Amino acid sequence: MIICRTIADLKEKLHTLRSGGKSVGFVPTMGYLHEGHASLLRKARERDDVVVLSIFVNPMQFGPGEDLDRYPRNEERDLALAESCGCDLVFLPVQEEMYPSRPLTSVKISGLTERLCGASRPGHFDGVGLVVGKLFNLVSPTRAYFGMKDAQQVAVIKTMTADLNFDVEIVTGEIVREPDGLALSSRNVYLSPVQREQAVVLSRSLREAKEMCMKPGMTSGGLIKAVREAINGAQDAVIDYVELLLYPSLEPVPEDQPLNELRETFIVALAVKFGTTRLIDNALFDHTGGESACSEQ
Ligand SMILES: Nc1ncnc2c1ncn2[C@@H]1O[C@H](COP(=O)(O)OP(=O)(O)OP(=O)(O)O)[C@@H](O)[C@H]1O
Ligand SMILES: CC(C)(CO)[C@@H](O)C(=O)[O-]
Ligand code: BAL
Repeated sequence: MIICRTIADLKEKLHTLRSGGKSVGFVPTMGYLHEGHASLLRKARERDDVVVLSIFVNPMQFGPGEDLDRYPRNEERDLALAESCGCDLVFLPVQEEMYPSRPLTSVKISGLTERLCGASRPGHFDGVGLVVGKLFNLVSPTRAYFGMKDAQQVAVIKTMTADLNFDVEIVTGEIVREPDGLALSSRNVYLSPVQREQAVVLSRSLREAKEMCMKPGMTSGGLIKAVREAINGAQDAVIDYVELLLYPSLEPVPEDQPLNELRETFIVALAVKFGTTRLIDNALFDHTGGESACSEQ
């Protein structure tokens, strides 16, 4: 497995690896890899000739007071996991390589970024758009792989890719979970044992939502209320948001909308804080009441 720390080296090595018209599958991450990342790498390995991983904790997507400085890192473990997934090249730039000076260009994806994490983390998706745009230009992947844990990010990146004519196919991977249902996240490492136990409430509330959503008379507002009540049952949970929106447009659904009459795919998305740790999770639903096939493309 090739490790590149500079853009010049990345370009040179990629030029050789992709020669003869090979397809390149690209998995962008912030490192501290887990099975969620591994599942994306394996998916890329199945479909593409060359698999490229990037590990870069992108300062531009962190707001003031967020966890940029303490974001977990373990390069040695990450490289071992990447290699075990059949990754061909890891791009590991330092901050100065990606941002030699403060960029004057911004990538603003409007509409889709006004709710959910875009509302709680102002400027977050501008930073994601900027770095993903830069990485797409540097790697020129045939396909890029993103996890549905960050469902809003998927909607944003798909829109940016179409709007800016990046010649990249966006492939999504389903949410990988711990045996008790907690979505894997690099940030889970911040949780105390008590918080970790309580954090199962995110996925549990979504499972309960799945059972409730097709009950006659269940409305969008009723489902949100039930999910909020379930989360508030965990002593240390502080809700950032619980929202039910159409997916992928992220348009609002009227509170009195009976869900069994809704013919479009919708998402129930959560962000919940335990102390200073903010966790997200979501589930997609279609009108049959099942979890939407969209989550497992
Ligand atoms: N549990 C998961 N299942 C599937 N994909 C995931 C999972 N967790 C992260 N990913 C995906 O991995 C990619 C890189 O994400 P990132 O490095 O931010 O990991 P993370 O665990 O989400 O970190 P964080 O704790 O910052 O949320 C993204 O496309 C993200 O959606
Ligand atoms: C896509 C990404 C690697 C951009 O920094 C990040 O937002 C993430 O890890 O999901
Ligand atoms: N997976 C999203 C990256 C972030 O939280 O900044």
